[in-house]
Amino acid sequence: MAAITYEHIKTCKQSGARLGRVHTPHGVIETPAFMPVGTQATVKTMSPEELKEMDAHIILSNTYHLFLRPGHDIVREAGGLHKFMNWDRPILTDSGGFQVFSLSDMRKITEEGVHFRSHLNGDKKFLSPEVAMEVQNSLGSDIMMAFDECPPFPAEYDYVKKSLERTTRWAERCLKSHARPNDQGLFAIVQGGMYEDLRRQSAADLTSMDFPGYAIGGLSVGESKQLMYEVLDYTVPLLPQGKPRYLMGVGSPDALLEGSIRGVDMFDCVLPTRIARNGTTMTSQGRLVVRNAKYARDFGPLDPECNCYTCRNYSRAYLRHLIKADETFGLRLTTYHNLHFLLDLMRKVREAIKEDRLLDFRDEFFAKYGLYDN
Ligand SMILES: CC(C)(C)OC(=O)NCc1c[nH]c2nc(N)[nH]c(=O)c12
Repeated sequence: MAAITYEHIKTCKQSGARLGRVHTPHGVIETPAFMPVGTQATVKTMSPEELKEMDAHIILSNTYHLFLRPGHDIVREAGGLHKFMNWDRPILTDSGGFQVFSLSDMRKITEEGVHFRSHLNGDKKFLSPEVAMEVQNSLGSDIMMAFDECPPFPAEYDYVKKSLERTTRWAERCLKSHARPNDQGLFAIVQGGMYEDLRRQSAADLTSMDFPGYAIGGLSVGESKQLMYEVLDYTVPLLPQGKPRYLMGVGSPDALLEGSIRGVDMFDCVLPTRIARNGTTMTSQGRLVVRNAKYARDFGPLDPECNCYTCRNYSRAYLRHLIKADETFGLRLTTYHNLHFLLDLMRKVREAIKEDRLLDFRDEFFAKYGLYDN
């Protein structure tokens, strides 16, 4: 029995988006789903209880970060990541490939793997498909990501081609070194940059190896939204209907809507938690920078249409004060709201698919929200 199975519930007649469920050893994920990011074994400033309160079904954590600190052996000795962080629902761990390329300089990519220096203390480190799988097996995540290279953007055609071919060879090595060969929850990551023929090559190579799920990597790396949607238009249909499709690093409201419409099932992004920490929030009326002076005497809720803990109990004036005073509680309240906002948006997306009206919902949402400016 595969550890991860996808149950297709229905396809939206108006948009082609799909409603489904991803079954994992730690529970079910209703899709399309947004996954809060908990890079270092915590979704910054949130408790597991609060994440359950807002009905997060699955969270993300990171191989690269936990490998460097506290070390995957400690997490394994603690009984795995679920026990260590007291989260009994599904966990997806990213493989570290991307983080090595984006976080540490002084690195050397070879066929074997990547030699780099820790961004924490400069120590020499090495990550490879085998090490990434050893770490993820120690963490005990439900969904593991293959070790890949996310090419920079823009990148030359030849570089992207060589990179995706190595990523495919690395994916094969991940499959071989998985500790749970027959019930593994290993997702492959389709690369290929912004080149249609390379995306097709990457998807064909990886789908021929029959993974339980497929991610689309290498997007949201600085290209325009329009170019990202163009790449999705021809890449998503290359992925098997009966498996989950995960678009990595994508999470602004408009991208979640446009990705769902194109048949993506799972999304993750640090945006909601990251911008919350500098007092920027997502509301039904669009982006609202609550630290702005104009909210000093605004005693209304952050978002009048939101029923989350923050919006039910605190005013914009209070939030602005806390953020300006650098009070930790302020970060918690804006983070809580932003995560609730995206999780609630995905709930409405699933509702709209049930009612075959996701395109109408998108237009209604944009009319009020305005286009996200990043
Ligand atoms: C710049 C941001 C993070 C917004 O997006 C991307 O880089 N998007 C791509 C991305 C995010 N996470 C990944 N993990 C892995 N293994 N591979 C990837 O390509 C990616």
